[in-house]
Amino acid sequence: MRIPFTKMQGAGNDFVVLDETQGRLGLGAAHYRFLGDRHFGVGADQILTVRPAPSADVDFEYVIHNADGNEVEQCGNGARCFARFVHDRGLTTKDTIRVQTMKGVIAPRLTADGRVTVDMGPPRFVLEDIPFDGAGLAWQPMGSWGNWPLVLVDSAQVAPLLIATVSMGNPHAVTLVDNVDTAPVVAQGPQVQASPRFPEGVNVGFMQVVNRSHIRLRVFERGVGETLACGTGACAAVVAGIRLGLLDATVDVQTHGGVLTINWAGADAPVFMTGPATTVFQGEIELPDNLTDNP
Ligand SMILES: N[C@@H](CCC[C@H](N)C(=O)O)C(=O)O
Repeated sequence: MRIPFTKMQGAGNDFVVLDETQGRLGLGAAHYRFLGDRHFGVGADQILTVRPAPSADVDFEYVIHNADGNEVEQCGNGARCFARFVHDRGLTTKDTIRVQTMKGVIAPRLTADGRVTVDMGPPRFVLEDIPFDGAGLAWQPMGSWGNWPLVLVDSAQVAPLLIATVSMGNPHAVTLVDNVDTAPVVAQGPQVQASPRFPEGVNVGFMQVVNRSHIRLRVFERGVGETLACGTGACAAVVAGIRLGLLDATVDVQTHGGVLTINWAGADAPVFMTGPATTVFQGEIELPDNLTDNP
């Protein structure tokens, strides 16, 4: 089967975008893995699928698969690319687009400067919502919030890693580091992910606070590995930093792939994320017949 696709990126977090507004392509996990494969497929961190609105109060549905083929709840950089995609293809003339995701409705808005601002909804801290099992851990207060001392799986380190846990629809753990350039992202990211305290896995953010309105961030993503940027990771890190008393309401997040601006007024307010969304190229790809969902 031959299918059309669009390759996009937002702050270097890259996507294969598929249009299912006229009908389902009938893809499974193996197809998504193939499309995300940088050697045999197109190559992407996530595969985004655009579908018709499932109800009258939204404009579209947007489905996200990680490069490992698993469907996930939310993707911030993808939301900006989704908005650019439906607008540039003439699928809508609206500047603000309401879209159904697995974990609720979000609303990207195309701005006059060419960037996209997304209302990502409010962050969630209830442990069952993340989900995170904190049973038996001595929560360590800091600012108006606190950190969990997480014992890393397969780690030689003596002291537990202090993490803040946040859900942006998808699960995030954020830890403070002195310098993201030397932070053990690739070593500790998988160790945090291996913790049975995250039954649905977790995205792991390493945050360096430069000042109250500027952080540097690297994220080891669930189902992918380290990416050049993670939109929900940027939201989670800023929310964590604000609650820990380290950051103001508006923060520029420097990632390896670009800058995202995050704003959060606190409590039940939604998190707003602003950043770029770019089409890289379009094409068609032949999907091999022998792909199996049981590799
Ligand atoms: N890159 C994304 C997040 C994609 C999903 C994530 N890997 C997960 O498994 O939750 C973003 O920009 O938010």
